[in-house]
Amino acid sequence: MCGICFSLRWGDADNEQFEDLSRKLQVANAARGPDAQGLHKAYVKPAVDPSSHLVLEFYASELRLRGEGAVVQPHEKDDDVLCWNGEIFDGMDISPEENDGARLFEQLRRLDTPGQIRDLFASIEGPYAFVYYQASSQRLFFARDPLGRRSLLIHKPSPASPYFLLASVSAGADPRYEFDELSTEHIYCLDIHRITRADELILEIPAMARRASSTDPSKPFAEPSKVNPSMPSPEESPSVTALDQKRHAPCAEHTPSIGRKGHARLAVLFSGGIDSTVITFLAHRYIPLDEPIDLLNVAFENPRKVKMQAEGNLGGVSKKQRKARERAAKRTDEATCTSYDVPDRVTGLQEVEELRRLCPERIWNFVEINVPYEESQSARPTIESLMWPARTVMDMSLALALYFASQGAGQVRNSPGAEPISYASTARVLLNGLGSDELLGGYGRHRTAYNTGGWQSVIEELQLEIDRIPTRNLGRDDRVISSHGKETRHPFLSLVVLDFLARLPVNQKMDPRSEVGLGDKMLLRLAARKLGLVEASQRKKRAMQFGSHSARMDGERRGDMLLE
Ligand SMILES: NC(=O)CC[C@H](N)C(=O)O
Repeated sequence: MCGICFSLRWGDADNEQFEDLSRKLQVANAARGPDAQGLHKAYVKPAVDPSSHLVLEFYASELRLRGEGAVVQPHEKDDDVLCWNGEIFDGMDISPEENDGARLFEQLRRLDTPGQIRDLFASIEGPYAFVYYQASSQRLFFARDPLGRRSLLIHKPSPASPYFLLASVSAGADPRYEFDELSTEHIYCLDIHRITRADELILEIPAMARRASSTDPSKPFAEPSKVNPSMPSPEESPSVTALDQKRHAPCAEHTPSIGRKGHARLAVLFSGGIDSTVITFLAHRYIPLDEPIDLLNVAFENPRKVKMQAEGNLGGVSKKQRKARERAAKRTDEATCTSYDVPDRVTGLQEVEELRRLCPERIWNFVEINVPYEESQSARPTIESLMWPARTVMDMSLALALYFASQGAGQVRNSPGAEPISYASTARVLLNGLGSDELLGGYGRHRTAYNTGGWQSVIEELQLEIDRIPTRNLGRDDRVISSHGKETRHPFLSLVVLDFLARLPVNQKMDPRSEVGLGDKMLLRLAARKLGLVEASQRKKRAMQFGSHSARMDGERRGDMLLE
C-alpha cells in the first residue's frame, strides 16, 4: 500500500511546530510504502495577495505492485504532481510491464478542466485515494474511490492549527490536528490561487458530484449501483450460473509481478468461512500452480475465554463446534489447544482440508498466527494510533485481528499434526472477504428486517448497507493492514461484482424464511456448492472478532463505547 501525506500552509507561519508535526505524519505514512519515499514542494502566490505565499508539500511512499521499472512517488512532471495510493483494475488498458500510477498521471496531464478529471475517475475501477496538483490551473484535486476502499484523512485549518492536511494515516491522537475521514461522495477541487488570508480557514472545500449525468454509460464507475427495488416474483430462479460467469477476480489477476517463485505473492485473511473460502478458491484459478498461497488464520489468547473454558463454561459453543474442536485438538499441540483453539482456527483447519482435496496440486500454507495476551496488549497503543480517528471498543477488537493476521508471522505444519515450523508470510497482497454479507444479505439484521417489514424492508436494509460501506470500516481496515507494507483487496467489493449483485432481485440473493446457514447469502452458498466447496457452503456467519477471540479480553464492554 502506498502512503500519502499532503500539507498546505502560509509560508510565514510558525514553521518549527509544523515541521515536527509534518515529520511525524511522514514517518507514519512511510510504513505503508517501504519501496520508496519522496517529497515535492511547491510554492504558490495567491492572485489577490502576491506579497505572501502558500507552501504545498507532497509526500508519498510507494509499495510497488505493478510494472517493471522502479517507481518513486510522488509522480511529478513540469510541476504537476500526483500522489497515488490505488489499483486500476478496469477502465484503462494497463500492460503487465506498466505501472498504473504512472499511466494515470500521464492521462491526467492531458486533461484541462475539472469536469474532465472527474470523468476520468468515473471511468476507472479499483480501490484508490489520490491527491493531484494541476500546476497550470493551480488546482488541487483529491478523493477516495466511491466505496472508500483506501483511506484518506482530512484536517481543515482552525485558528489553533491553521494548515490544511491530507494523509492516508495519522500519527494517532494529537492536539495539533483534527482528522476526519474524507467523504467518498465527491471529488474535491481546491483553487489554491484563490485562497486569501480572509478565508485562512478553508471551511468549505469545493466539491464536484462524481458524475456529470446519471445516464452516461461510458462512466460506469462513478458511483456504486443501487439495489434493485423490485419486489420478488415467485417464478424467478437463482442466478448461480450468471454469478459464476461474472466472477471477476481482478484482485488476484493483478498480483504483483515482483517476488520469487516458491514464495507466496498472495495471502488470504482466512477464517474457513464461506466468504474467505470462495475468494481463495477463485484466486487459485488465477495464480500459477507452482506458487503457494498463504492462508492467514489468527487466534488470540483471551484470558476471559481461557478462564471460562477451565471452569467448564464453553462460552456458548455448540455441540457440533465442541466435537469439531475436540477433533482439531487431537491434531494440535498442547499449548495450541489450551489457548488458540478458537472457532476460526477450528473451521480454518477443516476448510484447508477441503481445499487440499479439491486443489491437491497447490501448496496451501495454513499460517497459524497465535497471539499471546501480553503481545496483543502491548500492540494496543500502536493499533489505536493507526486506526485513528476510529476509536470504539469494536474498532479495536476488529483492528487487533486484522493487525496480527496481516502481519503474517506465525507457524505452518508440513502435514496435519506435524511439528509447527515458524513462518513469516511475504505476500504483499491480502484478499479479504468483506462485503458479501452486505451485498447478499448475510447478517441477522436482514432476517429481522424481513420478519418486521417483509421484502420491502430487506430491500431498504440492503440499500443502506451499500450506502454506508464507505463510512463503516474500510478506511480503518486499510490504515491498520497497510502499516505492514501490504495491501488488502476486496473481491466482493469490485464495483463490477457489486453492480451485478445489486441489480439482482432480492429473492435471488437470500431467503430469510430458510434457516441460518442456508437462506442467508443463499446465492453464494449455491455458487460455493457448484464449485465443490460443500463444507464451506454450509458454514454459519461468525464475526471476526468473536471467531478469533480478539473481542472482550478483559470484560464485557459494549462495542460502540469509546476506548478509555
Ligand atoms: N501501493 C499502492 O497503492 C500501489 C500503487 C500502484 N498500483 C503500484 O503498484 O505502484
